Formats: sequence, structure tokens, C-alpha cells
Amino acid sequence: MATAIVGIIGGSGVYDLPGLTNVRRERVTTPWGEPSDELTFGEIGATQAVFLPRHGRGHRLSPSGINYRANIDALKRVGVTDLVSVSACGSFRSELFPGLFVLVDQFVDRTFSRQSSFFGNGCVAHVSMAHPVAPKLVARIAEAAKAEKVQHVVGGTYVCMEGPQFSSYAESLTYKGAGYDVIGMTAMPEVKLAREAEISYATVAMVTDFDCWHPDHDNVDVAAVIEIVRRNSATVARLLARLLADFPGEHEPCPIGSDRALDNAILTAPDARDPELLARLDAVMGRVKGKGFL
Ligand SMILES: CSC[C@H]1O[C@H](OP(=O)(O)O)[C@H](O)[C@@H]1O
Ligand SMILES: Nc1ncnc2[nH]cnc12
Repeated sequence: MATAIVGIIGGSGVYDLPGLTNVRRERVTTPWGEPSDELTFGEIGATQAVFLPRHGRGHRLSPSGINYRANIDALKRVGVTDLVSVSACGSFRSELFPGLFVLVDQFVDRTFSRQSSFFGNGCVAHVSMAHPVAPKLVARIAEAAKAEKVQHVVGGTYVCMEGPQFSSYAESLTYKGAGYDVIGMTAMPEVKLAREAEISYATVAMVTDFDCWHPDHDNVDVAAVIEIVRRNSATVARLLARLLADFPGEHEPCPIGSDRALDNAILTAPDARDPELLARLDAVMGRVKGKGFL
């Protein structure tokens, strides 16, 4: 059994994690390049936490310019077992209103300009993305939200667009018509990479706007998003603090195997693997090094 270490990735407007004790910051280097910022290590209650602001402090990085592989590799490298991502998002449903937290359970990837896998020529792997989030982690976030009386819904589909421009009216209507619930620019490839790195993952999507489809609401802009994020920043901090305070000391095995995702995924025979790629995969593939089907 592994000690549970909870990673938190902060999104737009969330550049630190209040309430941490024994705080220490460290720049972690990875074979995939530079993570978005230094990692912040600390504790809440007895739980070890590691925080990373996805866009970097000062919001330097655009959604397409984030090095998602470096971020996930860095978190894996320091032992993160469970990862909670916080994201601002637009809503395609009147009942999903600004300020509400959606614990999404499905994703649609509409990005086209990002490195979305650790694997490739020299070490081919195909992980399952049928159920992208870790149910026990989602249940713990929902419990924390209930305990803190934070308005939330469990379940929903997040469509990830490339950006950085927001959607056109026609695109917004298309996503709404397709039955998607919320939209953002950053969950992909974060979710896929967390799965490849065998980290249990969940997204807390904070609704900030109605994108541009709603006849009674203004079209989304940055000012509106940041206004809602600022208004809810204390709520995010309270939710995460409760989650961490109540988190079990040992990582709970994931019922859908998100923490063992590589067991049935790697195709390239051990003696056909590219040593250079294997060296870069030292953290991601650490648990299954040398194993395979062929
Ligand atoms: C600030 S508006 C658009 C920006 O906000 C969301 O960021 P994050 O998911 O990191 O909270 C969205 O995905 C865009 O990056
Ligand atoms: N409407 C929207 N579209 C894409 N990303 C967002 N982040 C917050 N609101 C958004």
C-alpha cells in the first residue's frame, strides 16, 4: 500500500492552496521539460499535498502552451497518488449556474495541438479512457462538498476545446445540442496523461459562465470568468481543505484500476523498446518496468 499524496492542480484564478502547513517549494525537473511552476509541498491535517498552478503564477501559460506532460510527470515523480484538478468552465445548461461545482465524469477531447501521450514509437501503449475519473476520489470530493455545504452536482461531460479564443455561437449550440454539460480548455490532455501515469484523477469544474448560447446572459469573457472565480475562491479553498483533512493515509486502490492502468496497456516487447524513450518513462512506467505481453 502506498502513502496517499494528493496533488492539486489549480486553474484560472487558483494560483495557490491556502491552509497548507510546513510549506516548501521546489522546482522539479522532468525528461519532458519544465512544469508550469515550482511545486508547493505541504500538509493539511495528516495528509500530504502537492500544489501546482496549471498556468503558472501570474497566469503566464495559455491552454495550448502548458506542458501537460511535464506537469503530470513532475507530480508522479514526487509520489502523487491522487490528483484533483480545479478548472473554470462554461455551462451548456441553465441549471448549471455560475458558482456551481460540477464533478464531471466524462470528457470529449476537441484539442488538436497538444502532446497527448507519454508513449509513442519505441514504446506503444493504449490505456483505457472509458471511465476517465476515479470514482472513490470523486466520492470523497462529493462528501467534502456536502460537509462544507458547497453547491455541487456529481456527473457531467466536459468538452475540452483548443482555444484560446472562446467558442462561436454556432459551436456553442453544437456542443449544447450534443448533450455536453460544460466546456473548458485544459482538461485534455491532463486527464489522459494522468491515466497513463497511473494517477487517480478527478476534476472539480467550477461553472463561471454560460458560454455564448444563453439568450438571457452575456457572452463569456475573461472578466466574467475571473469575477466568479474570485467570488468563489474561499469556497474552493474550504472544499479542498476538507477533502485533504478527511483523506485516508493510504491510497485506496481504485475500483476501475486507474492506478494500475498500464497493466494491460503496453504492447511493445521489452527487447524492442527504445532505451531513450524508456529513460524518459522512468517515473510514468516505474511500476511496470520490464513487463509486457510480447
Ligand atoms: C480565464 S477564461 C479561459 C481559461 O479558463 C479556464 O482555465 P482552467 O481550466 O485552467 O481553469 C479555461 O480552460 C481557459 O484556460
Ligand atoms: N465558456 C468557456 N469556454 C472555454 N473555457 C472556459 N473557461 C471558462 N469559461 C469557459
